[in-house]
Amino acid sequence: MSIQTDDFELPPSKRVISTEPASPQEEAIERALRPKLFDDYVGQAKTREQLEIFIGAARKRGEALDHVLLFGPPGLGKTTLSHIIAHELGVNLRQTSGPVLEKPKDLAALLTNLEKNDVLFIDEIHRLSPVVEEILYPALEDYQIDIMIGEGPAARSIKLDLQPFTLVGATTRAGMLTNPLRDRFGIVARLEFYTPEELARIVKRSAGLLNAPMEEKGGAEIARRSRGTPRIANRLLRRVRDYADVKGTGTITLDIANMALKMLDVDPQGFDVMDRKLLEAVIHRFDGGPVGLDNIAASIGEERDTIEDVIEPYLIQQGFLQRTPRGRIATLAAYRHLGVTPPKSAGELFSE
Ligand SMILES: Nc1ncnc2c1ncn2[C@@H]1O[C@H](COP(=O)(O)OP(=O)(O)OP(=O)(O)O)[C@@H](O)[C@H]1O
Ligand SMILES: [Mg+2]
Repeated sequence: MSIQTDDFELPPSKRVISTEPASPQEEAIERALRPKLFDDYVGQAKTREQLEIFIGAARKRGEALDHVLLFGPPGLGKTTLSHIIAHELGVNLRQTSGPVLEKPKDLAALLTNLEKNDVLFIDEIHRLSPVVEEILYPALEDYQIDIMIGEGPAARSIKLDLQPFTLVGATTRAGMLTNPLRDRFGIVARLEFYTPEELARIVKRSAGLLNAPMEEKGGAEIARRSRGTPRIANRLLRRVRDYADVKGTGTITLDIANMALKMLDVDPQGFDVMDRKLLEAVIHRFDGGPVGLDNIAASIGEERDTIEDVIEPYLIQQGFLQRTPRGRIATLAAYRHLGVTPPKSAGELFSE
């Protein structure tokens, strides 16, 4: 039997391992797979332990939890954690994002509608406009906002008291936050890439929820190639399941996983086309580096921000790329991965 490859194809702009949710359907599936309580939340042990203690304490005293800043690459579970925080606190969650809050009154409306100890989740908080951010400071500090009433000469500013609440802010880059905003978070948690073992647990749980029969080794292979990222793990799982349904007996075995991932162009390291393109560019066009981000961006036709937020964190964490003050450098592991003989100078740069 032959299969139509476009059953598996994504729109050209979407990478299989893109960390962004690809479509509204995918978002719906993500919601279904999203753990609701800490009991189902895998990994991030440090962050989780801290949060569990602080949430327990806040609950005991009937107070609002301190404001929480979550940062880390996309798809590692920031939104998931914000939902869990609200759930575990037993309060409502109101959700918005930096770019959506255009005017101070947008934020004021949200804030004044919060009930006691509610959680306000602001995604992409580094993209708040300065005027909106101004409103947030007194709200975070004293649960108060200053709003303007009326217009022209009759306009006056009044102070409104808010209910105590918790802001949970999420960002892919803590460095993009202004200092005054960052200083107002009592709890700052950096999310880390997941280990293959943690991802294997996530894949197993998701396969169960999706009623997809899976052998241990099949799941482990998906986990290993998911770039340390639960969103990618869940996405690859669904693609491999499709493959198993069409090409196999429906069970996700190691063989099926290997064949499906090969077809999806996810290599044994879990790198995809963009990862390899980046490493190839650094090695072939810039002699292994150091090379600046803008040059890499121009060379592979990707946005600078995407490279910095999405592509390179994993390559750096895995030791294939190094970030130095003079630019990015390909490591020996990168040469080896691409099957390229490293120049002598590269050997001097990196002792094994
Ligand atoms: N610790 C975890 N355990 C189990 N599943 C997880 C975990 N973290 C994330 N997931 C799964 O990964 C998916 C993506 O997570 P989430 O949307 O929370 O990521 P995010 O960090 O908010 O990403 P973005 O930066 O793109 O907003 C969720 O649907 C969820 O099912
Ligand atoms: Mg999110």
